[in-house]
Amino acid sequence: MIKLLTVFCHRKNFRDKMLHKIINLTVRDVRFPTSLDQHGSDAMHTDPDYSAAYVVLDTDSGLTGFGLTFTLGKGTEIVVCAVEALARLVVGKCLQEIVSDFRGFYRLLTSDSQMRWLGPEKGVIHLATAAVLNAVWDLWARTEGKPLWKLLVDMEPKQLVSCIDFRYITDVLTEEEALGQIKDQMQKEGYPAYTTSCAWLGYPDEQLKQLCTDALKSGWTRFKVKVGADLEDDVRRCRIIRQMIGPDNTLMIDANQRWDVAEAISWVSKLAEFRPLWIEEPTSPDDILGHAAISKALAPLGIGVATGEQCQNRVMFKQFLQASALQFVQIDSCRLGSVNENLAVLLMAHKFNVPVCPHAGGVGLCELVQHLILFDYICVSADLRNRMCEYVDHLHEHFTCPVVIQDAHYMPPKDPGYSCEMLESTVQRHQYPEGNVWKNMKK
Ligand SMILES: C[C@H](O)[C@@H](O)[C@@H](O)[C@H](O)C(=O)O
Ligand SMILES: [Mg+2]
Repeated sequence: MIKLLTVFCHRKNFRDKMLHKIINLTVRDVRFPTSLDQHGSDAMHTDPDYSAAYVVLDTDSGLTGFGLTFTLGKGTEIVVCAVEALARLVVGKCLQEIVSDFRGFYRLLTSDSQMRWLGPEKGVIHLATAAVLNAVWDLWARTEGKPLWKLLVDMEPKQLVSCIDFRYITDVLTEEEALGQIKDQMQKEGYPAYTTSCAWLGYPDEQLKQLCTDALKSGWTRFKVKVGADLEDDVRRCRIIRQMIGPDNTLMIDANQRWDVAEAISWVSKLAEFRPLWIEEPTSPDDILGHAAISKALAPLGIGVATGEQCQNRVMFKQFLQASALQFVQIDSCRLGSVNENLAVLLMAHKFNVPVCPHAGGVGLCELVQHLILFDYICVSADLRNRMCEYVDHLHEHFTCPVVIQDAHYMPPKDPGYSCEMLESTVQRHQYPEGNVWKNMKK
């Protein structure tokens, strides 16, 4: 009887919590001057200031949800405006109302009949959608007292797929099929990571060597190098790294969209002696057939094509997969429409038997995407072959629950939520342009 009563009370509490109403949405422009030290630099983005449009959802129960999307500095104010435009669709709703028809809510945000003209489901408005929905997922996970990956893992498959908008992808994946792909829970373990922190394009050779030595000492075995600005430099840098990491460790290269198709093929062929596992973003992120041609040309050299950090939406990913235009899917927690759209991509990648190696780094991307890849491993792929999650060693100290890396593995986060919350002191100092960090800087 007592037990029954406890269960009842627990359920009632839970229901009450789910009924809390979102009463306010605030969004702030938070920027970090990473360009000063060339952190994050690549062949196309030579001076990124890692930044975020940072969303906070207040509820009438006092519980708060945090979300963000990643930007490179200038223009974050435009994303902030877009989030503000979406706010009216969120404020006033209770959590239960949202998650009991999450597909409908996703569509409300992405298909508002006037605002969809700004996308649809791409560009600034989609980044804004990601920030808002990331905050909603964070709120849901906190409400249940679970880290987001656990919320997903524990969810009934039916409920999980009910969060996905299958519109435009039913020709490759239907709801029924998706249901069949979600496996029962498996034992959890740390998820393998690779590092991009050693070889940003703007780092001099000495710094690259030092960082590589340090990383090897800390147990890293997979390394990504930025390429694409100058072939001679690339050859030199790849040679240094390959010599340092030895023949058995893994090397990836990333051109950040620098080349045309033919140029990509010839440039990467000249780097083939360093045996990269993949070339990332060789050309325009919208050129699916171009990626297919590059994939075909590089396959005999044993080099795959990876892309996704600027892939606009699930429809583009669908076509990349259909056209065999990529061999590694790089989902992004802040570019796609949050967990909802990423679930669709994970399931499609599984159907096509293509490994998912998420894009991370930036500010907060490691914190968020670790949840998605854990879910992918436990419930969808159950496979670690050719799978790893990017790791970049910047800005984690600004989060209340930063990622935990042990022996080059992401350890499953334990705190409730989606790990998006930044320290309030950080937000205040870095808020653009009024925070102390920016006030005195000429930018
Ligand atoms: C501007 C950024 O740092 C990018 O260079 C970065 O996201 C990169 O493409 C990566 O794969 O980590
Ligand atoms: Mg990249």
